[in-house]
Amino acid sequence: MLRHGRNLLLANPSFQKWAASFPLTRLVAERQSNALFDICSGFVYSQILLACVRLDLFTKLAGGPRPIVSVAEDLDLSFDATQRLLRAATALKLVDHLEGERYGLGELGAALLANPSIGAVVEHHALLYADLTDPVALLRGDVKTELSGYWPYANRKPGDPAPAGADVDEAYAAYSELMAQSQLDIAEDILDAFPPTGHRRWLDVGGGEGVFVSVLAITAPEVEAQMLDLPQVAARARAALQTRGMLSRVTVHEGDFFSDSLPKGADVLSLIRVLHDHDDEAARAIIARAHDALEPGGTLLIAEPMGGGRGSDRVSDAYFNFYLLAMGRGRTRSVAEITCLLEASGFSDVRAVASRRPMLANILVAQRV
Ligand SMILES: CC(C)=CCC/C(C)=C/CC/C(C)=C/C=C/C(C)=C/C=C/C=C(C)/C=C/C=C(C)/C=C/C=C(C)/C=C/CC(C)(C)O
Ligand SMILES: C[S@@+](CC[C@H](N)C(=O)[O-])C[C@H]1O[C@@H](n2cnc3c(N)ncnc32)[C@H](O)[C@@H]1O
Repeated sequence: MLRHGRNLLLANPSFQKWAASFPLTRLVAERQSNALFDICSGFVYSQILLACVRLDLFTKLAGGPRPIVSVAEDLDLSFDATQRLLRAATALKLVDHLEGERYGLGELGAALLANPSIGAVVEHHALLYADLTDPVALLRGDVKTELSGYWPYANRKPGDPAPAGADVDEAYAAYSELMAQSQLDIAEDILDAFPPTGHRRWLDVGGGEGVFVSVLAITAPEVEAQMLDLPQVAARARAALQTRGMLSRVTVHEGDFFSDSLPKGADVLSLIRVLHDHDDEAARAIIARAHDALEPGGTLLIAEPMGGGRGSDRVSDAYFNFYLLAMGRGRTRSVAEITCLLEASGFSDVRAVASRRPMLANILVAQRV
């Protein structure tokens, strides 16, 4: 309440003016101004990043510092446009401005080069930003969004069959490829946080193109690695596993967790970036299927961005929550909200497991009594 009272006081223009007249409080005012400016400019920053990604600027700077003229030729941009982009990218630490008007890779540009999945998501964001053009209309459900077409299962109503046919096959391919590109780090973090050793059979439900089960099969060859996904995605998983030479080490099931029972016999069942795609009623149905499929004493592992806590995490409560709003289905949930869903389905001993990079996925495990 104290914080709330302070904020009400800060909303008073006269108090703001008086407060900013002291050196110490002027520092606070400066910090708040910068934070507010970053929120106002977020879209500008993301489009500067998109320009860098589309122009493949980071690759062009990876060979060492270059003068503007040489970069301009390479980007097929005027000197002025190139200088403008390089200065903006330097301010965002994507690029480094070195002596003698030369530019090199910045620390964040380097991180993006080292993690190609980020570039794929940056390109993907064009759909999200189009959907967010009128955020109030979106919040009112008055927008037919691009993302609802990108994720074909997002339009399903309870009881509907999964979308099928040539017109949605492209969508299945696009999203499962996008997910596969960003799954490797999450898979490693999950298996680091919840070592598979000692378990017998692990079923990854909504396993996409099988990146997680591939890492599982390599990390713990003694554990039977299985996955399930919709037929269109399961077929892509088999092809990807075949290409990786892993198909003989993984069992791929085709199924629909809304209409089919899940394969039984697993002592670990994972839902990785699955539950938050669905509203509460559907999430309960998925959790109930998991409970039926697991052996008594088995473990359900849920990995996805979680928020809603007092810290109200920007990644989950702002980014992913609005992403899922634009998708047309699902929402991020707090640990407490997911715990309620799990305990209502007969799971117990729900506990958070610390992951190395909680930014992309928080992890909860629960026991099937
Ligand atoms: C002296 C030297 C050399 C160094 C000293 C300093 C030092 C050690 C620095 C460390 C350098 C380092 C290791 C940096 C690492 C940086 C990394 C790993 C950065 C990673 C960034 C990842 C990002 C920005 C990921 C973004 C992911 C997004 C936006 C994911 C979107 C996911 C979507 C849309 C999923 C949709 C699925 C649905 C529908 C929600 O279910
Ligand atoms: C956001 S993706 C996550 C994929 C993967 N677990 C990962 O983390 O990259 C959600 C997955 O759930 C699958 N899925 C959606 N609805 C499904 C259903 N009714 N039955 C089975 N899988 C489904 C999708 O095909 C997709 O692979």
